[in-house]
Amino acid sequence: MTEPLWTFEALVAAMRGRPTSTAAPAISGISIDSRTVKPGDAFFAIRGDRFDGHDFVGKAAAQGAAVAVIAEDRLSALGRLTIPLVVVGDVLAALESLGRAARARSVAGIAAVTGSVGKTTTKEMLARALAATGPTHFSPASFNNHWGVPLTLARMPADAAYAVFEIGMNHPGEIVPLVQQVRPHVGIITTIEPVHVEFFPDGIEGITRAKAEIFAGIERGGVAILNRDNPQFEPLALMAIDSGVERVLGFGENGDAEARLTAIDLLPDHSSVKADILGREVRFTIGAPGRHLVQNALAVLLAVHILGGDLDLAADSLSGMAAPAGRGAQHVLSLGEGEALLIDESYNANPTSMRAAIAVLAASKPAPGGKRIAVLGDMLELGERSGEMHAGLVEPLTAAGIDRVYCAGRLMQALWSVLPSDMQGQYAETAEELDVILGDAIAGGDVIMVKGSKGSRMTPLVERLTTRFAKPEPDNAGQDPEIEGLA
Ligand SMILES: CC(=O)N[C@H]1[C@@H](OP(=O)(O)OP(=O)(O)OC[C@H]2O[C@@H](n3ccc(=O)[nH]c3=O)[C@H](O)[C@@H]2O)O[C@H](CO)[C@@H](O)[C@@H]1O[C@H](C)C(=O)N[C@@H](C)C(=O)N[C@H](CCC(=O)N[C@@H](CCC[C@@H](N)C(=O)O)C(=O)O)C(=O)O
Ligand SMILES: Nc1ncnc2c1ncn2[C@@H]1O[C@H](COP(=O)(O)OP(=O)(O)OP(=O)(O)O)[C@@H](O)[C@H]1O
Ligand SMILES: C[C@@H](N)C(=O)N[C@H](C)C(=O)O
Repeated sequence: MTEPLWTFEALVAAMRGRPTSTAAPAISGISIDSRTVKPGDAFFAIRGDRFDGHDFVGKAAAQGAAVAVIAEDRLSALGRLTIPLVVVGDVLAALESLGRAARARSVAGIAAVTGSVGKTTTKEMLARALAATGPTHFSPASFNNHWGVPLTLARMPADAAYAVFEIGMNHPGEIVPLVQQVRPHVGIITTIEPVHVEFFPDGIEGITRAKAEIFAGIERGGVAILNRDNPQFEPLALMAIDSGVERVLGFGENGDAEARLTAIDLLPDHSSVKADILGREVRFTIGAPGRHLVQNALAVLLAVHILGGDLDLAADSLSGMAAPAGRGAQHVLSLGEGEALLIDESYNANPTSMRAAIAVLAASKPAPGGKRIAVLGDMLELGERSGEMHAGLVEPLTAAGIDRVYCAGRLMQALWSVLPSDMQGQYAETAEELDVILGDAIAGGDVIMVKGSKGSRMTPLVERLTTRFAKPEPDNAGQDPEIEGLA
Protein backbone atom coordinates (compact mmCIF):
# COMPACT_ATOMS: atom_id res chain seq x y z
CA MET A 1 0.00 0.00 0.00
CA THR A 2 1.34 3.47 -0.84
CA GLU A 3 1.76 5.90 2.05
CA PRO A 4 -0.88 8.66 2.31
CA LEU A 5 0.32 12.17 1.51
CA TRP A 6 -0.62 13.13 5.08
CA THR A 7 -2.09 11.22 7.97
CA PHE A 8 -4.93 13.15 9.63
CA GLU A 9 -2.85 13.47 12.79
CA ALA A 10 0.15 14.91 10.94
CA LEU A 11 -2.07 17.36 9.07
CA VAL A 12 -3.71 18.60 12.28
CA ALA A 13 -0.37 18.85 14.10
CA ALA A 14 1.32 20.75 11.26
CA MET A 15 -1.39 23.41 11.31
CA ARG A 16 -2.01 23.35 15.09
CA GLY A 17 -5.65 23.00 14.08
CA ARG A 18 -8.65 21.83 16.07
CA PRO A 19 -10.28 18.68 14.65
CA THR A 20 -14.06 18.36 15.03
CA SER A 21 -13.94 14.57 14.84
CA THR A 22 -11.85 11.66 16.07
CA ALA A 23 -12.06 10.04 12.62
CA ALA A 24 -8.68 9.57 10.99
CA PRO A 25 -9.03 9.56 7.23
CA ALA A 26 -5.88 9.24 5.15
CA ILE A 27 -5.28 12.26 2.97
CA SER A 28 -4.12 11.66 -0.57
CA GLY A 29 -4.14 15.21 -1.92
CA ILE A 30 -4.61 18.91 -1.13
CA SER A 31 -7.18 21.08 -2.90
CA ILE A 32 -8.37 24.67 -2.71
CA ASP A 33 -11.00 24.25 -5.43
CA SER A 34 -14.29 22.32 -5.15
CA ARG A 35 -14.48 22.22 -8.96
CA THR A 36 -11.40 20.01 -9.20
CA VAL A 37 -11.29 18.36 -5.74
CA LYS A 38 -10.62 14.61 -5.81
CA PRO A 39 -11.70 11.83 -3.44
CA GLY A 40 -9.31 11.74 -0.48
CA ASP A 41 -8.27 15.39 -0.76
CA ALA A 42 -8.12 17.79 2.16
CA PHE A 43 -10.09 20.86 1.01
CA PHE A 44 -8.80 24.23 2.21
CA ALA A 45 -11.48 26.95 2.23
CA ILE A 46 -9.54 29.95 0.90
CA ARG A 47 -10.94 33.47 0.68
CA GLY A 48 -10.12 34.85 -2.76
CA ASP A 49 -10.83 37.93 -4.81
CA ARG A 50 -14.27 36.74 -5.99
CA PHE A 51 -15.37 33.90 -3.73
CA ASP A 52 -15.01 32.47 -0.26
CA GLY A 53 -14.09 28.77 -0.37
CA HIS A 54 -16.26 28.24 2.76
CA ASP A 55 -19.27 28.50 0.45
CA PHE A 56 -18.08 25.36 -1.35
CA VAL A 57 -17.21 23.04 1.55
CA GLY A 58 -20.45 21.09 1.07
CA LYS A 59 -19.72 20.67 -2.61
CA ALA A 60 -16.15 19.55 -1.87
CA ALA A 61 -17.49 16.97 0.61
CA ALA A 62 -19.98 15.71 -1.97
CA GLN A 63 -17.10 15.31 -4.44
CA GLY A 64 -15.26 13.05 -1.99
CA ALA A 65 -13.02 15.40 0.00
CA ALA A 66 -11.79 13.53 3.09
CA VAL A 67 -11.41 16.60 5.30
CA ALA A 68 -12.06 20.34 5.14
CA VAL A 69 -9.89 23.00 6.74
CA ILE A 70 -11.99 25.99 7.69
CA ALA A 71 -11.73 29.26 9.63
CA GLU A 72 -13.02 29.49 13.21
CA ASP A 73 -15.17 32.52 12.36
CA ARG A 74 -17.07 30.57 9.67
CA LEU A 75 -17.68 27.37 11.66
CA SER A 76 -21.12 28.28 13.03
CA ALA A 77 -22.40 29.37 9.60
CA LEU A 78 -21.44 26.13 7.87
CA GLY A 79 -24.21 23.90 9.21
CA ARG A 80 -23.98 20.09 9.26
CA LEU A 81 -21.24 18.55 7.17
CA THR A 82 -20.52 14.91 6.47
CA ILE A 83 -16.72 15.09 6.66
CA PRO A 84 -14.31 15.84 9.52
CA LEU A 85 -13.26 19.48 9.81
CA VAL A 86 -10.06 21.01 11.03
CA VAL A 87 -10.71 24.45 12.46
CA VAL A 88 -7.94 27.06 12.24
CA GLY A 89 -7.64 30.81 12.78
CA ASP A 90 -6.63 31.59 9.20
CA VAL A 91 -6.89 29.04 6.39
CA LEU A 92 -4.16 30.45 4.15
CA ALA A 93 -1.77 30.63 7.12
CA ALA A 94 -2.66 26.99 7.89
CA LEU A 95 -1.87 25.99 4.30
CA GLU A 96 1.49 27.75 4.65
CA SER A 97 2.16 25.84 7.89
CA LEU A 98 1.39 22.57 6.15
CA GLY A 99 3.70 23.60 3.32
CA ARG A 100 6.48 24.30 5.86
CA ALA A 101 5.91 20.89 7.44
CA ALA A 102 6.19 19.27 4.00
CA ARG A 103 9.46 21.11 3.48
CA ALA A 104 10.76 20.13 6.92
CA ARG A 105 10.16 16.41 6.37
CA SER A 106 11.53 16.43 2.81
CA VAL A 107 14.85 14.93 1.76
CA ALA A 108 14.45 16.19 -1.81
CA GLY A 109 16.94 18.28 -3.74
CA ILE A 110 14.94 21.46 -4.23
CA ALA A 111 15.08 24.14 -6.94
CA ALA A 112 13.17 27.41 -7.15
CA VAL A 113 12.78 29.26 -10.44
CA THR A 114 12.04 32.95 -10.84
CA GLY A 115 12.77 35.53 -13.55
CA SER A 116 10.97 38.07 -15.69
CA VAL A 117 10.18 35.55 -18.43
CA GLY A 118 10.64 31.82 -18.83
CA LYS A 119 9.75 30.71 -15.29
CA THR A 120 7.08 28.20 -16.27
CA THR A 121 8.97 26.86 -19.27
CA THR A 122 12.15 26.44 -17.22
CA LYS A 123 10.26 24.85 -14.31
CA GLU A 124 8.61 22.33 -16.68
CA MET A 125 11.94 21.57 -18.38
CA LEU A 126 13.79 21.15 -15.08
CA ALA A 127 11.08 18.86 -13.70
CA ARG A 128 11.32 16.70 -16.82
CA ALA A 129 15.11 16.64 -16.63
CA LEU A 130 15.21 15.67 -12.93
CA ALA A 131 12.46 13.07 -13.32
CA ALA A 132 14.88 11.14 -15.54
CA THR A 133 16.88 10.49 -12.34
CA GLY A 134 14.21 10.18 -9.64
CA PRO A 135 10.65 11.01 -8.51
CA THR A 136 10.17 14.75 -8.97
CA HIS A 137 7.43 16.98 -7.56
CA PHE A 138 6.75 20.32 -9.26
CA SER A 139 4.36 23.26 -9.45
CA PRO A 140 1.43 22.77 -11.81
CA ALA A 141 0.64 25.47 -14.41
CA SER A 142 2.17 28.74 -13.11
CA PHE A 143 1.33 28.19 -9.44
CA ASN A 144 3.83 30.79 -8.36
CA ASN A 145 2.10 33.15 -5.90
CA HIS A 146 0.95 33.32 -2.27
CA TRP A 147 -1.65 30.60 -2.98
CA GLY A 148 0.21 28.51 -5.57
CA VAL A 149 3.53 28.14 -3.71
CA PRO A 150 2.21 26.91 -0.32
CA LEU A 151 -0.29 24.68 -2.14
CA THR A 152 2.50 23.06 -4.17
CA LEU A 153 4.62 22.63 -1.04
CA ALA A 154 1.75 21.05 0.92
CA ARG A 155 1.27 18.58 -1.95
CA MET A 156 4.93 17.46 -1.93
CA PRO A 157 5.20 13.72 -1.18
CA ALA A 158 7.61 12.84 1.61
CA ASP A 159 9.59 10.56 -0.69
CA ALA A 160 10.15 13.00 -3.58
CA ALA A 161 13.80 12.87 -4.65
CA TYR A 162 13.57 16.30 -6.28
CA ALA A 163 11.16 19.21 -6.31
CA VAL A 164 10.90 22.26 -8.54
CA PHE A 165 8.97 25.37 -7.51
CA GLU A 166 8.07 28.42 -9.57
CA ILE A 167 8.11 31.75 -7.75
CA GLY A 168 6.51 34.84 -9.30
CA MET A 169 5.94 38.44 -8.38
CA ASN A 170 4.66 41.64 -9.87
CA HIS A 171 5.45 43.86 -6.89
CA PRO A 172 8.50 44.23 -4.62
CA GLY A 173 8.47 42.12 -1.46
CA GLU A 174 6.42 39.19 -2.80
CA ILE A 175 9.28 36.72 -3.31
CA VAL A 176 10.83 36.78 0.20
CA PRO A 177 7.95 35.04 2.04
CA LEU A 178 7.56 32.50 -0.77
CA VAL A 179 11.21 31.51 -1.05
CA GLN A 180 11.48 31.29 2.73
CA GLN A 181 8.77 28.64 2.61
CA VAL A 182 10.47 26.73 -0.22
CA ARG A 183 14.07 26.97 1.09
CA PRO A 184 15.63 25.79 -2.18
CA HIS A 185 19.12 24.34 -2.57
CA VAL A 186 19.28 25.98 -5.98
CA GLY A 187 17.70 29.30 -6.97
CA ILE A 188 17.46 30.13 -10.68
CA ILE A 189 16.80 33.59 -12.13
CA THR A 190 16.03 33.05 -15.82
CA THR A 191 16.51 36.68 -16.85
CA ILE A 192 15.72 40.26 -15.81
CA GLU A 193 13.56 42.19 -18.27
CA PRO A 194 11.09 45.11 -18.32
CA VAL A 195 8.02 43.05 -17.33
CA HIS A 196 5.29 44.29 -14.91
CA VAL A 197 7.34 47.51 -15.06
CA GLU A 198 4.21 49.54 -14.25
CA PHE A 199 4.69 48.48 -10.62
CA PHE A 200 8.39 49.38 -10.55
CA PRO A 201 8.92 53.16 -10.69
CA ASP A 202 12.69 52.62 -10.74
CA GLY A 203 12.45 50.21 -13.70
CA ILE A 204 15.04 47.48 -14.24
CA GLU A 205 16.90 48.30 -11.01
CA GLY A 206 13.72 47.73 -9.00
CA ILE A 207 12.92 44.53 -10.87
CA THR A 208 16.47 43.29 -10.28
CA ARG A 209 16.21 43.95 -6.53
CA ALA A 210 12.81 42.25 -6.38
CA LYS A 211 14.06 39.14 -8.21
CA ALA A 212 17.15 39.11 -5.96
CA GLU A 213 14.80 38.45 -3.06
CA ILE A 214 15.08 34.78 -4.04
CA PHE A 215 18.56 34.74 -2.45
CA ALA A 216 16.96 35.34 0.97
CA GLY A 217 15.62 31.78 1.02
CA ILE A 218 18.44 29.73 -0.50
CA GLU A 219 19.66 27.06 1.92
CA ARG A 220 23.10 27.31 3.50
CA GLY A 221 25.62 25.89 1.02
CA GLY A 222 23.14 26.46 -1.81
CA VAL A 223 23.72 27.84 -5.28
CA ALA A 224 22.36 30.78 -7.28
CA ILE A 225 22.12 30.15 -11.03
CA LEU A 226 22.05 33.38 -13.05
CA ASN A 227 21.87 34.41 -16.70
CA ARG A 228 25.48 35.32 -17.62
CA ASP A 229 24.34 37.11 -20.79
CA ASN A 230 21.92 39.43 -19.01
CA PRO A 231 23.19 42.96 -18.21
CA GLN A 232 21.98 42.48 -14.62
CA PHE A 233 24.29 39.49 -14.02
CA GLU A 234 26.97 41.42 -12.08
CA PRO A 235 24.58 43.32 -9.77
CA LEU A 236 22.66 40.13 -9.12
CA ALA A 237 25.81 38.15 -8.37
CA LEU A 238 26.86 40.80 -5.84
CA MET A 239 23.42 40.77 -4.23
CA ALA A 240 23.58 36.97 -3.99
CA ILE A 241 26.93 37.09 -2.20
CA ASP A 242 25.69 39.88 0.09
CA SER A 243 22.74 37.66 0.99
CA GLY A 244 25.09 34.85 2.03
CA VAL A 245 24.75 32.63 -1.05
CA GLU A 246 28.02 30.72 -1.19
CA ARG A 247 28.18 29.84 -4.87
CA VAL A 248 27.02 31.82 -7.92
CA LEU A 249 27.05 30.10 -11.33
CA GLY A 250 26.18 31.52 -14.74
CA PHE A 251 24.59 30.13 -17.87
CA GLY A 252 24.62 31.51 -21.41
CA GLU A 253 26.90 32.24 -24.35
CA ASN A 254 29.33 34.34 -22.32
CA GLY A 255 32.77 32.70 -22.19
CA ASP A 256 32.76 32.82 -18.38
CA ALA A 257 29.47 30.96 -18.01
CA GLU A 258 29.67 27.68 -16.09
CA ALA A 259 26.95 26.32 -18.39
CA ARG A 260 28.13 27.61 -21.74
CA LEU A 261 26.59 27.29 -25.16
CA THR A 262 29.23 26.09 -27.62
CA ALA A 263 27.18 25.24 -30.73
CA ILE A 264 23.57 25.61 -31.79
CA ASP A 265 21.34 24.70 -34.72
CA LEU A 266 17.94 26.41 -34.51
CA LEU A 267 15.38 24.52 -36.59
CA PRO A 268 11.66 25.19 -37.15
CA ASP A 269 10.50 22.48 -34.77
CA HIS A 270 13.49 21.75 -32.54
CA SER A 271 17.04 22.84 -31.65
CA SER A 272 20.28 20.87 -31.59
CA VAL A 273 22.71 22.09 -28.97
CA LYS A 274 26.24 21.52 -27.73
CA ALA A 275 27.15 22.94 -24.32
CA ASP A 276 29.83 22.84 -21.70
CA ILE A 277 28.32 22.17 -18.29
CA LEU A 278 30.94 22.69 -15.58
CA GLY A 279 33.62 21.24 -17.84
CA ARG A 280 31.56 18.40 -19.32
CA GLU A 281 30.57 18.46 -22.98
CA VAL A 282 26.89 17.68 -23.45
CA ARG A 283 25.03 17.37 -26.77
CA PHE A 284 21.28 17.42 -26.79
CA THR A 285 18.11 18.15 -28.71
CA ILE A 286 15.24 20.28 -27.42
CA GLY A 287 11.93 19.07 -28.82
CA ALA A 288 10.52 22.60 -29.27
CA PRO A 289 11.94 25.55 -31.22
CA GLY A 290 13.48 28.82 -30.06
CA ARG A 291 16.77 30.24 -28.85
CA HIS A 292 15.05 31.27 -25.61
CA LEU A 293 14.44 27.59 -24.81
CA VAL A 294 18.13 26.89 -25.36
CA GLN A 295 18.95 29.56 -22.76
CA ASN A 296 16.47 27.98 -20.34
CA ALA A 297 17.94 24.52 -21.01
CA LEU A 298 21.44 25.66 -20.01
CA ALA A 299 20.10 26.77 -16.62
CA VAL A 300 18.23 23.48 -16.31
CA LEU A 301 21.27 21.27 -16.97
CA LEU A 302 23.38 23.29 -14.55
CA ALA A 303 20.73 22.86 -11.87
CA VAL A 304 20.46 19.10 -12.52
CA HIS A 305 24.22 18.76 -12.16
CA ILE A 306 24.28 20.76 -8.91
CA LEU A 307 21.40 18.76 -7.46
CA GLY A 308 23.23 15.49 -8.20
CA GLY A 309 20.96 14.34 -11.04
CA ASP A 310 22.22 12.34 -14.02
CA LEU A 311 23.32 14.92 -16.58
CA ASP A 312 23.20 12.57 -19.57
CA LEU A 313 19.70 11.32 -18.77
CA ALA A 314 18.59 14.89 -18.19
CA ALA A 315 20.00 16.06 -21.52
CA ASP A 316 18.36 13.12 -23.32
CA SER A 317 14.99 13.93 -21.74
CA LEU A 318 14.83 17.36 -23.37
CA SER A 319 14.21 15.87 -26.82
CA GLY A 320 10.75 14.84 -25.61
CA MET A 321 9.86 18.34 -24.48
CA ALA A 322 6.91 20.15 -26.04
CA ALA A 323 6.27 23.84 -25.46
CA PRO A 324 3.63 24.29 -22.71
CA ALA A 325 0.10 25.46 -23.53
CA GLY A 326 0.02 29.19 -24.30
CA ARG A 327 3.83 29.28 -24.36
CA GLY A 328 4.59 28.02 -27.84
CA ALA A 329 2.34 24.92 -28.04
CA GLN A 330 1.61 24.12 -31.68
CA HIS A 331 -1.72 23.15 -33.24
CA VAL A 332 -2.50 21.98 -36.76
CA LEU A 333 -5.52 23.74 -38.29
CA SER A 334 -7.47 21.97 -41.00
CA LEU A 335 -8.54 24.54 -43.59
CA GLY A 336 -10.20 22.46 -46.28
CA GLU A 337 -7.62 23.20 -48.96
CA GLY A 338 -4.75 22.30 -46.65
CA GLU A 339 -3.33 22.63 -43.18
CA ALA A 340 -1.94 25.61 -41.32
CA LEU A 341 0.15 25.66 -38.17
CA LEU A 342 -0.92 27.77 -35.19
CA ILE A 343 1.65 28.64 -32.54
CA ASP A 344 -0.15 29.47 -29.29
CA GLU A 345 1.80 32.11 -27.36
CA SER A 346 -1.30 33.60 -25.74
CA TYR A 347 -0.42 33.17 -22.02
CA ASN A 348 1.69 36.28 -21.68
CA ALA A 349 3.38 39.05 -23.59
CA ASN A 350 6.01 41.66 -22.98
CA PRO A 351 8.71 43.06 -25.27
CA THR A 352 11.10 40.21 -24.45
CA SER A 353 8.73 37.29 -24.90
CA MET A 354 7.27 38.96 -28.01
CA ARG A 355 10.73 39.05 -29.58
CA ALA A 356 11.33 35.41 -28.66
CA ALA A 357 8.04 34.36 -30.25
CA ILE A 358 8.64 36.47 -33.38
CA ALA A 359 12.00 34.71 -33.77
CA VAL A 360 10.26 31.32 -33.61
CA LEU A 361 7.75 32.48 -36.26
CA ALA A 362 10.63 33.72 -38.41
CA ALA A 363 12.34 30.31 -38.22
CA SER A 364 9.13 28.45 -39.12
CA LYS A 365 8.69 27.05 -42.62
CA PRO A 366 5.34 27.85 -44.24
CA ALA A 367 4.40 25.48 -47.07
CA PRO A 368 4.91 26.88 -50.61
CA GLY A 369 2.57 29.87 -51.03
CA GLY A 370 1.97 30.05 -47.26
CA LYS A 371 2.58 33.13 -45.14
CA ARG A 372 4.07 33.89 -41.73
CA ILE A 373 1.33 35.67 -39.81
CA ALA A 374 1.62 37.38 -36.42
CA VAL A 375 -1.58 38.03 -34.48
CA LEU A 376 -0.75 40.35 -31.61
CA GLY A 377 -2.75 41.54 -28.62
CA ASP A 378 -1.88 44.21 -26.05
CA MET A 379 1.14 43.85 -23.77
CA LEU A 380 -0.09 44.90 -20.31
CA GLU A 381 1.53 46.42 -17.22
CA LEU A 382 4.30 48.21 -19.14
CA GLY A 383 3.83 51.64 -17.56
CA GLU A 384 4.54 54.96 -19.18
CA ARG A 385 6.79 53.59 -21.95
CA SER A 386 4.08 51.20 -23.07
CA GLY A 387 3.34 53.02 -26.36
CA GLU A 388 7.01 53.09 -27.32
CA MET A 389 7.39 49.38 -26.47
CA HIS A 390 4.39 48.41 -28.60
CA ALA A 391 5.59 50.52 -31.54
CA GLY A 392 9.10 49.09 -31.10
CA LEU A 393 7.90 45.64 -32.17
CA VAL A 394 7.93 46.90 -35.76
CA GLU A 395 11.69 46.42 -35.79
CA PRO A 396 11.83 42.65 -35.01
CA LEU A 397 8.75 42.03 -37.17
CA THR A 398 10.25 43.68 -40.24
CA ALA A 399 13.72 42.25 -39.61
CA ALA A 400 12.17 38.76 -39.42
CA GLY A 401 10.31 39.24 -42.69
CA ILE A 402 6.88 38.50 -41.19
CA ASP A 403 4.34 38.66 -44.03
CA ARG A 404 1.20 39.89 -42.24
CA VAL A 405 0.48 41.36 -38.82
CA TYR A 406 -3.00 41.48 -37.26
CA CYS A 407 -3.41 43.59 -34.14
CA ALA A 408 -6.05 43.66 -31.42
CA GLY A 409 -6.48 46.10 -28.54
CA ARG A 410 -6.10 49.76 -27.72
CA LEU A 411 -2.37 49.55 -26.92
CA MET A 412 -1.57 47.69 -30.13
CA GLN A 413 -2.68 50.76 -32.09
CA ALA A 414 0.81 52.11 -31.43
CA LEU A 415 2.29 49.22 -33.41
CA TRP A 416 -0.43 49.21 -36.05
CA SER A 417 0.16 52.88 -36.87
CA VAL A 418 3.87 52.32 -37.65
CA LEU A 419 3.60 49.02 -39.53
CA PRO A 420 4.54 49.21 -43.22
CA SER A 421 1.27 48.99 -45.19
CA ASP A 422 2.31 45.81 -47.01
CA MET A 423 2.58 44.05 -43.63
CA GLN A 424 -0.77 45.27 -42.31
CA GLY A 425 -3.37 42.54 -42.05
CA GLN A 426 -6.14 44.18 -40.06
CA TYR A 427 -6.65 46.03 -36.77
CA ALA A 428 -9.51 45.27 -34.35
CA GLU A 429 -10.39 46.83 -31.01
CA THR A 430 -10.84 43.42 -29.36
CA ALA A 431 -9.44 39.94 -29.90
CA GLU A 432 -12.98 38.66 -30.36
CA GLU A 433 -13.42 40.75 -33.50
CA LEU A 434 -10.44 38.96 -35.06
CA ASP A 435 -12.36 35.65 -35.10
CA VAL A 436 -14.10 36.26 -38.39
CA ILE A 437 -11.33 38.39 -39.86
CA LEU A 438 -8.73 35.68 -39.32
CA GLY A 439 -11.07 32.85 -40.23
CA ASP A 440 -11.34 34.44 -43.69
CA ALA A 441 -7.68 35.44 -43.96
CA ILE A 442 -5.72 32.29 -43.11
CA ALA A 443 -5.02 29.59 -45.66
CA GLY A 444 -3.38 26.19 -45.99
CA GLY A 445 0.39 26.43 -45.66
CA ASP A 446 0.35 29.45 -43.33
CA VAL A 447 2.08 29.61 -39.96
CA ILE A 448 0.16 31.79 -37.51
CA MET A 449 1.59 32.93 -34.18
CA VAL A 450 -0.90 34.37 -31.66
CA LYS A 451 0.45 36.32 -28.71
CA GLY A 452 -0.74 38.86 -26.17
CA SER A 453 -0.92 39.40 -22.41
CA LYS A 454 -3.37 37.09 -20.69
CA GLY A 455 -5.71 40.04 -20.10
CA SER A 456 -5.81 40.84 -23.82
CA ARG A 457 -7.87 37.66 -24.26
CA MET A 458 -5.95 36.05 -27.07
CA THR A 459 -6.33 32.59 -25.45
CA PRO A 460 -10.08 32.45 -26.21
CA LEU A 461 -9.22 33.46 -29.79
CA VAL A 462 -6.82 30.50 -30.02
CA GLU A 463 -9.46 28.20 -28.57
CA ARG A 464 -12.07 29.35 -31.07
CA LEU A 465 -9.68 28.95 -34.02
CA THR A 466 -8.53 25.49 -32.93
CA THR A 467 -12.13 24.37 -32.39
CA ARG A 468 -13.39 25.79 -35.65
CA PHE A 469 -10.52 24.38 -37.70
CA ALA A 470 -9.98 21.15 -35.73
CA LYS A 471 -8.54 18.26 -37.71
CA PRO A 472 -11.42 15.90 -38.42
CA GLU A 473 -11.67 12.53 -36.64
CA PRO A 474 -10.15 9.94 -36.73
CA ASP A 475 -6.82 11.80 -37.06
CA ASN A 476 -7.32 13.32 -33.60
CA ALA A 477 -8.97 10.33 -31.91
CA GLY A 478 -7.70 9.92 -28.36
CA GLN A 479 -4.76 12.24 -28.85
CA ASP A 480 -3.88 15.52 -27.25
CA PRO A 481 -3.61 18.07 -30.09
CA GLU A 482 -0.92 19.95 -28.14
CA ILE A 483 1.23 16.85 -27.97
CA GLU A 484 0.39 15.79 -31.48
CA GLY A 485 1.28 19.23 -32.89
CA LEU A 486 4.55 19.73 -34.66
CA ALA A 487 6.42 20.57 -31.44
C1 LIG B 1 -7.35 31.37 -4.97
C2 LIG B 1 -7.41 30.73 -6.31
O1 LIG B 1 -6.64 29.82 -6.58
N1 LIG B 1 -8.28 31.22 -7.18
C3 LIG B 1 -8.52 30.59 -8.48
C4 LIG B 1 -10.01 30.49 -8.69
O2 LIG B 1 -10.52 31.78 -8.63
P1 LIG B 1 -12.08 32.10 -8.58
O3 LIG B 1 -12.42 32.86 -9.78
O4 LIG B 1 -12.87 30.87 -8.36
O5 LIG B 1 -12.27 33.08 -7.34
P2 LIG B 1 -11.55 33.19 -5.95
O6 LIG B 1 -10.07 33.20 -6.07
O7 LIG B 1 -12.13 34.37 -5.29
O8 LIG B 1 -12.02 31.92 -5.16
C5 LIG B 1 -11.74 31.76 -3.75
C6 LIG B 1 -11.63 30.32 -3.44
O9 LIG B 1 -12.88 29.69 -3.71
C7 LIG B 1 -12.66 28.51 -4.44
N2 LIG B 1 -13.83 28.15 -5.23
C8 LIG B 1 -14.43 29.04 -6.05
C9 LIG B 1 -15.52 28.66 -6.81
C10 LIG B 1 -16.01 27.34 -6.72
O10 LIG B 1 -16.99 26.93 -7.37
N3 LIG B 1 -15.37 26.49 -5.86
C11 LIG B 1 -14.30 26.86 -5.11
O11 LIG B 1 -13.75 26.04 -4.35
C12 LIG B 1 -11.46 28.88 -5.32
O12 LIG B 1 -10.81 27.75 -5.85
C13 LIG B 1 -10.59 29.63 -4.33
O13 LIG B 1 -9.84 28.74 -3.54
O14 LIG B 1 -10.28 29.86 -9.92
C14 LIG B 1 -9.75 30.57 -11.07
C15 LIG B 1 -10.10 29.76 -12.31
O15 LIG B 1 -9.56 28.48 -12.25
C16 LIG B 1 -8.23 30.71 -10.93
O16 LIG B 1 -7.70 31.48 -11.99
C17 LIG B 1 -7.88 31.40 -9.61
O17 LIG B 1 -6.49 31.37 -9.49
C18 LIG B 1 -5.89 32.55 -8.91
C19 LIG B 1 -5.81 33.65 -9.95
C20 LIG B 1 -4.48 32.19 -8.43
O18 LIG B 1 -3.65 33.07 -8.26
N4 LIG B 1 -4.21 30.90 -8.21
C21 LIG B 1 -2.93 30.43 -7.71
C22 LIG B 1 -3.09 28.95 -7.27
C23 LIG B 1 -1.82 30.49 -8.78
O19 LIG B 1 -0.65 30.37 -8.44
N5 LIG B 1 -2.19 30.66 -10.05
C24 LIG B 1 -1.29 30.73 -11.20
C25 LIG B 1 -1.10 32.18 -11.71
C26 LIG B 1 -0.40 33.08 -10.68
C27 LIG B 1 0.02 34.43 -11.25
O20 LIG B 1 -0.66 35.04 -12.05
N6 LIG B 1 1.22 34.90 -10.84
C28 LIG B 1 1.78 36.16 -11.25
C29 LIG B 1 2.78 36.61 -10.18
C30 LIG B 1 2.16 36.73 -8.81
C31 LIG B 1 1.61 38.09 -8.60
C32 LIG B 1 0.95 38.29 -7.24
N7 LIG B 1 1.11 39.67 -6.88
C33 LIG B 1 -0.52 37.98 -7.38
O21 LIG B 1 -1.27 38.93 -7.65
O22 LIG B 1 -0.90 36.82 -7.27
C34 LIG B 1 2.59 36.03 -12.52
O23 LIG B 1 2.87 37.07 -13.14
O24 LIG B 1 2.95 34.91 -12.94
C35 LIG B 1 -1.89 29.87 -12.32
O25 LIG B 1 -3.12 29.80 -12.40
O26 LIG B 1 -1.10 29.27 -13.10
N1 LIG C 1 14.38 32.66 -21.57
C1 LIG C 1 13.43 33.32 -22.24
N2 LIG C 1 13.72 34.51 -22.85
C2 LIG C 1 12.79 35.20 -23.53
N3 LIG C 1 11.52 34.78 -23.69
C3 LIG C 1 11.19 33.60 -23.11
C4 LIG C 1 12.11 32.82 -22.37
N4 LIG C 1 11.49 31.69 -21.94
C5 LIG C 1 10.22 31.79 -22.36
N5 LIG C 1 10.04 32.94 -23.08
C6 LIG C 1 8.83 33.49 -23.71
O1 LIG C 1 7.99 33.94 -22.66
C7 LIG C 1 6.70 33.36 -22.78
C8 LIG C 1 6.21 33.01 -21.40
O2 LIG C 1 7.00 31.96 -20.90
P1 LIG C 1 6.79 31.41 -19.45
O3 LIG C 1 5.34 31.19 -19.21
O4 LIG C 1 7.72 30.28 -19.26
O5 LIG C 1 7.26 32.67 -18.61
P2 LIG C 1 6.83 33.06 -17.14
O6 LIG C 1 7.98 33.83 -16.60
O7 LIG C 1 6.43 31.84 -16.41
O8 LIG C 1 5.58 33.98 -17.37
P3 LIG C 1 4.43 34.43 -16.30
O9 LIG C 1 5.09 35.38 -15.37
O10 LIG C 1 3.43 35.08 -17.18
O11 LIG C 1 3.92 33.21 -15.63
C9 LIG C 1 6.88 32.17 -23.71
O12 LIG C 1 5.74 31.93 -24.45
C10 LIG C 1 8.02 32.60 -24.58
O13 LIG C 1 7.49 33.41 -25.61
C1 LIG D 1 -0.55 36.31 -16.54
C2 LIG D 1 0.45 36.96 -15.64
N1 LIG D 1 1.19 35.88 -15.10
C3 LIG D 1 1.37 37.86 -16.45
O1 LIG D 1 2.54 37.60 -16.65
N2 LIG D 1 0.85 38.95 -16.93
C4 LIG D 1 1.57 39.78 -17.85
C5 LIG D 1 1.13 41.19 -17.74
C6 LIG D 1 1.32 39.22 -19.23
O2 LIG D 1 0.30 38.56 -19.43
O3 LIG D 1 2.15 39.43 -20.11
